[in-house]
Amino acid sequence: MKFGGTSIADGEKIRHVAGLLKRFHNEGHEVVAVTSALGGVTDLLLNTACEVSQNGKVPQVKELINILKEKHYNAARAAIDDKHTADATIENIDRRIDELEKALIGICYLGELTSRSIDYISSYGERLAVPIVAGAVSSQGIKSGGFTGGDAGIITNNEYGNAKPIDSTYDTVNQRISPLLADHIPIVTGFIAENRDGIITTLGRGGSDFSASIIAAAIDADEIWLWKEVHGIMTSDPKIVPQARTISQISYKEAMELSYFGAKVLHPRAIEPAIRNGIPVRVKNTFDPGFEGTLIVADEMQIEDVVKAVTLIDKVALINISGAEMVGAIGTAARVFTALANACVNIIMISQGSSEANMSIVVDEKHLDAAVRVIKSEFGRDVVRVASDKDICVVAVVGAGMAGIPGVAGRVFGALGTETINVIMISQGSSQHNISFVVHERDSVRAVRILHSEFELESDFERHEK
Ligand SMILES: Nc1ncnc2c1ncn2[C@@H]1O[C@H](COP(=O)(O)OP(=O)(O)O)[C@@H](O)[C@H]1O
Ligand SMILES: N[C@@H](CC(=O)OP(=O)(O)O)C(=O)O
Repeated sequence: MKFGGTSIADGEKIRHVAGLLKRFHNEGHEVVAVTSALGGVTDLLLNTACEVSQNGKVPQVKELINILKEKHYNAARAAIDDKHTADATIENIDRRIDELEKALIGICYLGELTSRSIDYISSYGERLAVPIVAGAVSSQGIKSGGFTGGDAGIITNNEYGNAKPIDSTYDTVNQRISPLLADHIPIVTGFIAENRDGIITTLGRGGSDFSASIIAAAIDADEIWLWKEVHGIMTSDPKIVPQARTISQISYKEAMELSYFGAKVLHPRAIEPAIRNGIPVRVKNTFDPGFEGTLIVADEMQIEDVVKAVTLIDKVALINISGAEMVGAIGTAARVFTALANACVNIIMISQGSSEANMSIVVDEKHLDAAVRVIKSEFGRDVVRVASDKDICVVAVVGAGMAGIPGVAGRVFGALGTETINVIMISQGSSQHNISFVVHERDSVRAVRILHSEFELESDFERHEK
């Protein structure tokens, strides 16, 4: 069971989460809990580390330390009834916060922030949260203990910020965690792991879902439950489309497409370990545990809807590479992709017209400068023109049921055309499980709402009202 940052945002919520864990344990289930940082803490750590590496302001570090102390002390006091356990937890928090303070002051003086130090600093969010959750569970009378991802056996490669577990992880986690389950609820930090040298790595933002499914695959769990602040995977982000409805069942492949195309409800890699062992994944609402939520199952068990969801990716940028010399020139695409791969730029979308005079690529906004630089240096300014646009978003409609059904693209672009939304770039893979396209940022929310309504994805209540 994984509880995200919003589910453990403060002491009262942690007490509620501990109560849920106790309930499932008492019903006879063996449970491992994975938790994220208290809501907002990872962003706070990353922003402060970034700022002090540039401005060197030690008082800004002190300010952060005071905020973290107050937040975590309050959470521990509100979540843990037993005084002895609460005091021990606060001592533990103090020790960790002291280490963090020293590391951040080091960054102020060095004026340098490497990807390795970013992982180290951001790991403190989870490392401060886990003792509080473990303390809350113990104080409700169930044996519990906190583990870092590394303690639990999640060992990764050295790709700081986006590390991948090495093959032996699954055996190591099984050896360390399974023996505890008969009478304990182990609480493991999500998001963070270790490399072979014991240096802290992270699995990417939102990576606690991934941690949970790695552990589940390792111990061959019956189910993975991801507890969120929403009622499961919905037909769109409810913050964008208030009428969005819970999808009761969805396939692994669709869930992966959906998270890849921006549905922040699930980490894009979280499904891989589940597929490895065929483990069903449930997405449930922490604050409405009686509601069934979404069940993610093997692809062949999916229910066929033409379109399941509409998603939005923001903070992306479009690069247009054009030039008459590209026509018929063998290897142009390979040169672009190799240059981007060497600069560690992840490509989100690609499109090339059959005239071959133009190629469009969507990348993460933070990779834009590096991407433009390496493409220009690969080709030289005179041969191809490289233009970029940051004010764009990617919108995608996702659903395995659209494969082989004519007219879906017509409905998508017809509906957008009727509402005068200009489509800048289009891409569809041959899996036909999604159609994705680029629009101007100012049109993006409207585009999502129009398509949500076009495919009648709104709640049953709204549907009957229509
Ligand atoms: N298709 C979607 N279905 C449900 N939630 C979505 C979707 N797309 C984006 N979201 C957002 O994802 C968030 C998931 O809940 P949250 O509790 O924040 O998860 P976690 O803490 O595990 O990251 C919600 O805040 C919701 O607005
Ligand atoms: N705390 C990490 C990892 C994580 O998974 O968080 P959440 O479950 O709250 O999305 C982050 O903010 O990226």
